[in-house]
Amino acid sequence: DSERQRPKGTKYPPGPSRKPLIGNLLDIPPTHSWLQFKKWSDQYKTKILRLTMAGQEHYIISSERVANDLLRERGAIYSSRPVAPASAELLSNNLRPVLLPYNDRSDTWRNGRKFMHSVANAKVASQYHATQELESTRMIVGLIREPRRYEHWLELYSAAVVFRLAFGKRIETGEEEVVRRIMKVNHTLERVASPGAYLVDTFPILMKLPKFLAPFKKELQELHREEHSLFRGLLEDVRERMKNDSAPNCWERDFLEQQQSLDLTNDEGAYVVGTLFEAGSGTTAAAMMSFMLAMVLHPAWFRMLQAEVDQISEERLPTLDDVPQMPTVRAAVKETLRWHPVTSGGLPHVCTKDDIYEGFFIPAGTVVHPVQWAMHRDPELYPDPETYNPQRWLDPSYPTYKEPLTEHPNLHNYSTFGFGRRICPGQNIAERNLYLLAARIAWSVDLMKAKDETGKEITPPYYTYTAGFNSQPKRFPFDAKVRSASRQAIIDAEMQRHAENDPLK
Ligand code: HEM
Repeated sequence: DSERQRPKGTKYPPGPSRKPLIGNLLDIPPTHSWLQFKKWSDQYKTKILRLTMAGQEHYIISSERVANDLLRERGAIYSSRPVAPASAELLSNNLRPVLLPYNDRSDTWRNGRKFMHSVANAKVASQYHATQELESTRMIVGLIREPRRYEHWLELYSAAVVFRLAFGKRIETGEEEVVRRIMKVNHTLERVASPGAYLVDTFPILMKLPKFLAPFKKELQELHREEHSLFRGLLEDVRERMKNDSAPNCWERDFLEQQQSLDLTNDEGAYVVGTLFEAGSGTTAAAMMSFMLAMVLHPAWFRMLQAEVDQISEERLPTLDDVPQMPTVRAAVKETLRWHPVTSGGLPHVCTKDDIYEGFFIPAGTVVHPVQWAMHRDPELYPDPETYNPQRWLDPSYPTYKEPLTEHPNLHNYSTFGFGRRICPGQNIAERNLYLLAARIAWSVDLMKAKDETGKEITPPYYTYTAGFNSQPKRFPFDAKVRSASRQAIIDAEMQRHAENDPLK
């Protein structure tokens, strides 16, 4: 029926033909859908592509400029999220900030977002450097000891940093009961929120089915009880410790101390902090796995990173104070996120008021997908887009070059963190995690391709990535060796120092 409301002189964006009722539902691949979105955008020569699914409009954006024009410049009407009965309502009981609509009556998202900003803005992010430096030293020690378990070390780092910041607790092995539970909650969310996982997200009318005809309701409500008890447990734990003044500094504590003025209930607060953990851990690890792949595939770039950090000092590990002197490290990280973004499909925004853009009609309720895979392969902005090339951030002849190199390239407001009022509130923490890990890996180890039985080098595939919302390279073989005995000694001494001074010891 939106067809009838279309204002004169406007048109719908182009797109593949639609079947009656279901529209393009069956044309969309169940995994890595962004590859198809990019193909269609090229085929129809459009930066805005139209798909429909069961009567719901979905617009695919494949240009950063368009995404900024709409999602940022017109943020007042492009900042909501899709109706998602399975993930947002049943699983999260309308408490999970990342899935909440923009202006719900209770202001849950707005109040939660204010709090997230207060604990993760650029200024307070500097207070977390000590935590990041401690955990990254541990990561390096692990990587040298067992390079084959690189995924484990990166996941442990990413989880341990936010775990300390959010809950004031240490993670030692990753096998702890509470860590196992929170990781399971992460995986459940990713599974439930994946497009197509629950029919009710495509056909919300199914919510009207009585419980005995809708087994998904019972299943998801049980999953909700588990995550709710976990998130509340973590909050109550800190509340208890505040009573005898033994609570560490952490986001749960910040929340409890400011709860009155934040205007958030206990459940809302527990979910805000829980969400910061779940949004912050897997993404960071996934980005770093792509970085490792980039470095194994492009050893010349890895050597340039090594030269850059060696220039700073061969006598100590690089720190976050060195960031201005590390443009090559920053470029390699930024290029990794361009080449193989973590959220390649982008997080969808919903337009809440009829709109017109460049002659196209965008009816209220349209789901707008800022598809990073396609945006990051726009040849106008990124010449030769399939090539991993950090040079595009370091050489004035490229359109993405910016000066001064003590500041640029950086990840501030980078498309990989989303857009406008919904942009990733953890970007300052994420950015520092990635620079620090990349610099320290380059300083500490040499990376080598693994060899097969016949002694031939194994080159990992360019793009064999996991399915799902966050995508990362499937495990690939490579070897890492500490660069020298003296570097090993420096790393060990640093680890010792951190272990002794750990505020959560
Ligand atoms: C490399 C690491 C990361 C990447 C690539 C990433 C990417 C993103 C993206 C694309 C969005 C959606 C933005 C939009 O809707 O336009 C997002 C949202 C979010 N991110 Fe991140 N993120 C990362 C790390 C983190 C960290 C470390 C935290 C927390 C400490 C975090 C917390 C969040 C939260 C809470 C949201 C939901 C915001 C909302 O809906 O209002 N992220 N992130």
